[in-house]
Amino acid sequence: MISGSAISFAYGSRTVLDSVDVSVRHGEVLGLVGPNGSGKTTLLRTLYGSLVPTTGTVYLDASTLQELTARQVAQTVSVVVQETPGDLPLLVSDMVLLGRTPYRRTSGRSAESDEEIAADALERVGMLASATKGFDELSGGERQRVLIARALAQQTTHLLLDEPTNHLDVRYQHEVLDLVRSLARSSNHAVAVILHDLNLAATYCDRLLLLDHGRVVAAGTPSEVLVKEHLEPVYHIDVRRLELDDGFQLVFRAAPGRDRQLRNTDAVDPGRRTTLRP
Ligand SMILES: Nc1ncnc2c1ncn2[C@@H]1O[C@H](COP(=O)(O)OP(=O)(O)OP(=O)(O)O)[C@@H](O)[C@H]1O
Repeated sequence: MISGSAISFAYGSRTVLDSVDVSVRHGEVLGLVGPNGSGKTTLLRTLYGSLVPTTGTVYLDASTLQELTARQVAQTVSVVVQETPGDLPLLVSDMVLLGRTPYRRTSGRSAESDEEIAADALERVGMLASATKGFDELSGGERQRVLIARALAQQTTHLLLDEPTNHLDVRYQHEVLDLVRSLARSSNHAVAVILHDLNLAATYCDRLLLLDHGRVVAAGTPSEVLVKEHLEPVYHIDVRRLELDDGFQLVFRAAPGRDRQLRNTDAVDPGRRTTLRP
């Protein structure tokens, strides 16, 4: 389990996470949702030690992150983040074998077992046939799947993903999240995933944390969190929830009467000067 209580973080003097309580439990998928800039990525980065909270402590099982070496963390937590090392001249197979790095004693050749693990991971994301291609020859969605394979090859018990469905077509959005959920269900992984698509979050997450301006606005099951009363003030959009036999579907519509930041140019006062300087 990864957990943190009262996690705060500031970039310089600007607080972007304010006393957030979070726990990512084994056997479940926790979804982190919220508008752009609400602090989701910052929170995720504190959970694997890429950022150290200004206040609060993150625990990985019984230890604090600070008590563990980078290798111990890498053997326990795998991460799929947005930054793709796009221009690296690596084969797809090499990229996935990087997931085996935390287990290597020397920087020598990969063991046969590592290659089997990497092949298995590629097969699980439907990319085995591309193993000998260059990573930089792949489309955005194919790269994303390979990065997920790299995380699988790392064979950890915790998996953190930042918008893993970005670039994926609708079939792979569902396949990847189905795979992620099955890791939680059948392998007892603790999984946290940042998602912008709230309907995908409702379908694949067991619990959600809704963030806004670095604070937790709501936490609970998707059915508890994804309600009009929580979503409309946070996203400034009209929300309808359609109850279905097997769940619910959210439908969104721009809210003309609301305080919207993206305005039509004709609504802007023509006499007002616009400047890039503060
Ligand atoms: N390196 C940085 N330096 C300064 N401020 C930053 C930095 N990274 C992020 N921020 C700011 O911190 C706040 C939270 O950013 P964060 O990336 O965590 O949000 P997010 O919810 O993941 O956003 P998005 O949905 O757009 O990816 C934003 O206001 C952002 O501008």
